[in-house]
Amino acid sequence: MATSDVRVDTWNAGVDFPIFDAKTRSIKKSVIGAAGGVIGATGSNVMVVEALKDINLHLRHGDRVGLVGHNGAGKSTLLRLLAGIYEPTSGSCRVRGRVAPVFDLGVGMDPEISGYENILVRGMFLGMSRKEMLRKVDDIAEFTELGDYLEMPLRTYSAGMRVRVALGVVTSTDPEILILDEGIGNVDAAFMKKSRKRLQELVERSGILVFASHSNEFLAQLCDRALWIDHGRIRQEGGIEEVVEAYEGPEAAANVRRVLADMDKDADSTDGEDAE
Ligand SMILES: Nc1ncnc2c1ncn2[C@@H]1O[C@H](COP(=O)(O)OP(=O)(O)OP(=O)(O)O)[C@@H](O)[C@H]1O
Repeated sequence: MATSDVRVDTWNAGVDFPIFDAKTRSIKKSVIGAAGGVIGATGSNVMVVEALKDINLHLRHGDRVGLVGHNGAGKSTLLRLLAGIYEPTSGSCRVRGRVAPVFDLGVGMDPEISGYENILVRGMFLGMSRKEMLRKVDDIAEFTELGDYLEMPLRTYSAGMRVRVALGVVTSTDPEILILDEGIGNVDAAFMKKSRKRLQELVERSGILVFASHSNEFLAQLCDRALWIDHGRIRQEGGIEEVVEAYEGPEAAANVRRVLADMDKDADSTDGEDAE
């Protein structure tokens, strides 16, 4: 697909979850808590969680958007809507392009088969062919630094070891639209440092990135715009620093500035190395 054709559009999109087995007093009015979406009730007293409401989003090639917001704000629901896992219950959503959804890096991995086999299966789950994955498997194996462990069943791995495999696979794919949900937190600092470059390259290769994270550091590293989702609605849209400041305050914004400045420094020193 031509890069100009890759796009994500939603028009007043909403997602409601009816909850048929909620044990509660009847709810007459909508309830907004500190966490979670808006809870209401239908005419027949079925509870409904309004996870997203009136979402208007128009992303084009090159857009790298981070989602911030409280627990239950609707970030994961929005990612799932864009990935086609959920249909909008109101409004509409159209996505053109090959989507790689990475919600939980570990999802789609089989604990009973080896690390190697999981690399192949997970790559195919993300839209790569078996042949392509066979070509990439050695490079991914080397990246994970798991050595002979890759012959062992995945159930024998620690959480961080599993994330290494998953990160190795996802950063080897070529999605047009990359939909990324946190879950990268489990690896140790040294491996994360090494992964950052691969993740940034992946983001550069993909046409559109939508990334939900509670880590401002990650958002600053991977995205250039942010959306603040609040109780299912887009509350603010803008640069990362500006949105983080509105959502979390000046200290968090200062941290974003520091991360951006460090990235500039790293880029300058790498340019220097390239020139040598
Ligand atoms: N399958 C589901 N069934 C019912 N309610 C759901 C379902 N998935 C999400 N919700 C509700 O939708 C709202 C939004 O949840 P979502 O997982 O999108 O939030 P989030 O912003 O990703 O939160 P977090 O930061 O905690 O991961 C919450 O109130 C949640 O309870």
